[in-house]
Amino acid sequence: MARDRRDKYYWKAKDEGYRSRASYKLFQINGKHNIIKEGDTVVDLGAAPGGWLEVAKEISGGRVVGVDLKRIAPIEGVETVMGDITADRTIEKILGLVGQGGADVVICDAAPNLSGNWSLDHARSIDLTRSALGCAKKILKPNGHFVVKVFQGDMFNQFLEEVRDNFAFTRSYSPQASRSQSAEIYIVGKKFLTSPVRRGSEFEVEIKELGSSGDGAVLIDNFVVFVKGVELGDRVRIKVQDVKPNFAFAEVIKRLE
Ligand SMILES: C[S@@+](CC[C@H](N)C(=O)[O-])C[C@H]1O[C@@H](n2cnc3c(N)ncnc32)[C@H](O)[C@@H]1O
Repeated sequence: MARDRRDKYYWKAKDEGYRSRASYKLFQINGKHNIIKEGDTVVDLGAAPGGWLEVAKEISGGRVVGVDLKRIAPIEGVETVMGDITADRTIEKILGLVGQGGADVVICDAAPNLSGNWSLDHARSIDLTRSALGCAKKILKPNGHFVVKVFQGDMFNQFLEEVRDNFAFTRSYSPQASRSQSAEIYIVGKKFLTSPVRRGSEFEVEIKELGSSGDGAVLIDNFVVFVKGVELGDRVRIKVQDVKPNFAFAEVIKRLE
């Protein structure tokens, strides 16, 4: 191993008995964003050699499943799947382990083989993270949390928006344990949304009720959407701006009649 790879976190992992220096990234992400709590079912995508699995098991003590193309040497209390996270068969295997109820948390530190060509590596990374998001959408419980590693580049913001469309709260975060020269950054999505309305959706509605703050309140498939700047009886076309687990906010884009 090259001398410069043996930094403070490399030695810390050796001293404290973790499989990889990456363990500290998960400790730092969790310390900042409270992703994993005691008892959670956690699925780790791209988990070998298993540093994040050790940390996830330590924090949750619950069911922890690790998935990787490579074999992961056994960790007590952790189940593993050898498979490609982009393949439906792997997702079925994961669901077989976590059950139809799904996972509380999906974490993904997967990285494609790097070529050294910045834009090619960025495109491959976005492809893999998009697969991880697709996998998380199939296995997360409503209100579950998601963490995924991305290599920065021109497609980053678009991917961030895709995560934002599916989670009530989305942030990007660079843990101190990431190497300073690394292009990696983590996207954290909290509270997986399963509501019938999404950011950007448009509806024609009639305002029949006002909420306590005076905003219009309409029900779309039994989901409450608050609309600013309207009065009782207004018929308007609205566009959803922000979705939270139990309600959403929309703005008027056209007055009807
Ligand atoms: C940086 S390592 C993960 C380190 C891990 N978080 C830890 O703490 O030990 C990235 C892993 O992603 C895996 N990976 C890359 N593409 C994958 C894919 N399509 N399916 C499953 N695993 C994949 C690689 O095999 C590699 O083991």
